[in-house]
Amino acid sequence: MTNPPASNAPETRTDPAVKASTLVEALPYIRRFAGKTVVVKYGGNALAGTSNHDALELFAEDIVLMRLVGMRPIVVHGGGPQISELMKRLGKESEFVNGLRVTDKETVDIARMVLKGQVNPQLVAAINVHGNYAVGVSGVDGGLIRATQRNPELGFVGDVTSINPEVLNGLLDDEFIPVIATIGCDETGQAYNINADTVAGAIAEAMGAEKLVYMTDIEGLRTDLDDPNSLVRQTTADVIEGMIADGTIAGGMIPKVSSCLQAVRNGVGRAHILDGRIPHVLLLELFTDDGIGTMVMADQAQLDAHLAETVTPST
Ligand SMILES: Nc1ncnc2c1ncn2[C@@H]1O[C@H](COP(=O)(O)OP(=O)(O)O)[C@@H](O)[C@H]1O
Ligand SMILES: CC(=O)N[C@@H](CCC(=O)OP(=O)(O)O)C(=O)O
Repeated sequence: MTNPPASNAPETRTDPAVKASTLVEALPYIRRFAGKTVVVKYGGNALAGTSNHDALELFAEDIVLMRLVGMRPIVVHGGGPQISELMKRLGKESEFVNGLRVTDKETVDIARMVLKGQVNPQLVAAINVHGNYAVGVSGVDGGLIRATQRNPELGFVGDVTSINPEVLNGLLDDEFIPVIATIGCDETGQAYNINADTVAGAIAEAMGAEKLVYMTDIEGLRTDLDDPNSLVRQTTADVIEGMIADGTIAGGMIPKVSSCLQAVRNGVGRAHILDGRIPHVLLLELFTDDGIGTMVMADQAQLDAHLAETVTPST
């Protein structure tokens, strides 16, 4: 049984005035983002052990709401922990080099099965509970992601060589929400396993996205990984380069921030790193004055201009 809120507790969502003011607060953001493309990368860890259906349902609601207020959301998903899990069940060890999975012939099949066969339809189904919005594609469909082998020592790990925006523009123009599994192929048809952070950045860049949002399992970038109070609220590509060089940023965060900085330097308005475990974190970032997580912009001049804007610093 849940306890009633204490008398001095903050006003609850049942308070009509709070409800109304939350909606009104969202107005300038709804206007600002109407018609804009937002690429959201949903990490395998944010799926938080796929048993966490609540997180998935809340994410689906946020994405549908974005679409219904006129934004053009694109979802790029990961599935690293889920690939590792199936590999384990098949008696295979996972091995990573600089955050990238060493991918032999069998592993590329496993990655394809998990990303396109398991995680992708799970996300599509969760979104389509609300209507027929989501369409699942992999990078192979319509030549969406062309790739080349990154390094023979990693096996079938791909680097993105090009993105075909027509596939996504077609879906978005027809008011669908593309949900992308990050398997790409080369011109011979060879499939590659591509890191989902890298794909999200490349797609945001190719689509000239307004925002690139990474949903992960930490509240944002920290200057000290062990100190939750060291959250960086906003920063620039140059500062992040320094944080990679001096080891402040490590592990799976490296491909994420590397793609962030490449994207913001190549025309994407801003990138955000958010904690996917926070309920409705996307809505909080997009539609409230407070903002949340870490925001990355191309350079200090852009950040200063943004901070000088009337509408809130962190959105
Ligand atoms: N400076 C840092 N700030 C925040 N997280 C960091 C930092 N350096 C390394 N990390 C690690 O990066 C992880 C997120 O990357 P990853 O596990 O690959 O997420 P995802 O599966 O969502 O792509 C965090 O849980 C954290 O342990
Ligand atoms: C080459 C490479 O490492 N590919 C990743 C693809 C999935 C992914 O990126 O998933 P997350 O976003 O959940 O980490 C992998 O095999 O794990």
